[in-house]
Amino acid sequence: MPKTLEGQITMEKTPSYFVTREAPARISAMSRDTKLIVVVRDPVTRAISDYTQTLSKKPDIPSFESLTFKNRTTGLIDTSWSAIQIGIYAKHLDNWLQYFPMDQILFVSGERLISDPAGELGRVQDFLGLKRIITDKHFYFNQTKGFPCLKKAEGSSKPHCLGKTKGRTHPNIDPEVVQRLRDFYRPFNMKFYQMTGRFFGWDD
Ligand SMILES: Nc1ncnc2c1ncn2[C@@H]1O[C@H](COP(=O)(O)OS(=O)(=O)O)[C@@H](OP(=O)(O)O)[C@H]1O
Repeated sequence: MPKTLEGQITMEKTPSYFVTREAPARISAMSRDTKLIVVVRDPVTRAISDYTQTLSKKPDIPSFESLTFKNRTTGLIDTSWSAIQIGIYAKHLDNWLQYFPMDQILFVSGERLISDPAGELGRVQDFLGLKRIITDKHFYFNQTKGFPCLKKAEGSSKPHCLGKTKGRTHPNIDPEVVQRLRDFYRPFNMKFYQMTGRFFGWDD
């Protein structure tokens, strides 16, 4: 990491750190004051999104339904499949809390980032001790993309949406499998809400 001067914030983005066992110890050894930001979304949608991303690169992989189960008849879920494993947020957070206090970790709601990007980014700016510079007036909803986009990209006067790899259409998944996954994640989600003090509203 480069040296951070007075008045600067150095940022680094590696989504896999949240689920990497050694990451908290190593980051803490570098700087115990590091602030951590994690974007989380409904783990079921996250798993389907993860699968959609892999499918776009490897169209021959087995179906989502078959990868979900160790044994479909017994309904035993394959928790070693990374698409499933990553969504057990409470477990990953436990690992981080061995090294960082909760007030140094901000969980951003992936759902709110879409429905209220300025509100969610307001929380990020507060967490980082920044003035709330980014507000509602920076966003518009792009009907074609189906997502909020920036009215002006950095250093440009043109609007900017995220690229084609963000906001892909997900395949239809057997509703019974989705329900089984909802049941699987519910206790982990409840624990995660308790740990973070925020209700993310993923459970029916
Ligand atoms: N404004 C805006 N525009 C487009 N997409 C948005 C936006 N805000 C959040 N999202 C959601 O971001 C999801 C992709 O982010 P990822 O975390 O998968 O990206 S990364 O590949 O890990 O960097 C992507 O997931 P999918 O819908 O499954 O593609 C989006 O739902």
